[in-house]
Amino acid sequence: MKNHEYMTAEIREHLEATQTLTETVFLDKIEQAAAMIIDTINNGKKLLLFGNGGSASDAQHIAAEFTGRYVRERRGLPAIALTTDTSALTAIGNDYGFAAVFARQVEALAQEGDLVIGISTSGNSENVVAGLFEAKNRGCRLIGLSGADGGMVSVICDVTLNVNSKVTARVQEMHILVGHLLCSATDRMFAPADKP
Ligand SMILES: O=C(CO)[C@@H](O)[C@H](O)[C@H](O)[C@H](O)COP(=O)(O)O
Ligand SMILES: [Zn+2]
Repeated sequence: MKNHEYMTAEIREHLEATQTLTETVFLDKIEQAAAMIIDTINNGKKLLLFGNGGSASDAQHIAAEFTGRYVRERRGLPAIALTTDTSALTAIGNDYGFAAVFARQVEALAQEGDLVIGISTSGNSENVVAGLFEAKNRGCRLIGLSGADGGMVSVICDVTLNVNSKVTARVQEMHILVGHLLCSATDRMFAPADKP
């Protein structure tokens, strides 16, 4: 008999977390966030995304769904992850400190009316919080994907999609599901109805 206990426990934890996403309050927030994304793109503005570790991957993954494709055929949509340019990340980190790696790129790239998505499972990573503050100062709108009690991310952002768990892995698993739901809402708006 193999020891499957830890796996079934984690899968159960995942399913419980997923269940909380189906609550009306959460779905309403996803709709609100999706409306902000659609509005931003319709205004000719862009999305900027960032986070650390697994959340950096989420930022890139979600940005790629916009510029490339999620499910439906539609035009490419403007989204940039600020986690991919190792030259910028190392130069800014080395010269100004790691806390500045997103804020400095936001300063350089964000324009008023852009939408910034900050992802942090603790809700408190210094560089994510600093990036969001810089974006707010530049007149961007902010969406937070957070975990635990939402931390500073939930204080700063216009809409925060918070997964109420302290387990980083579970929060990340929910964040990518939320990211896909946002992509799905965007697809429906920008892809002709007669396409799959
Ligand atoms: O993927 C994982 C753990 O599943 C890690 O890489 C994790 O993302 C890193 O520890 C991050 O630095 C955590 O930062 P945050 O989500 O609290 O902002
Ligand atoms: Zn991970």
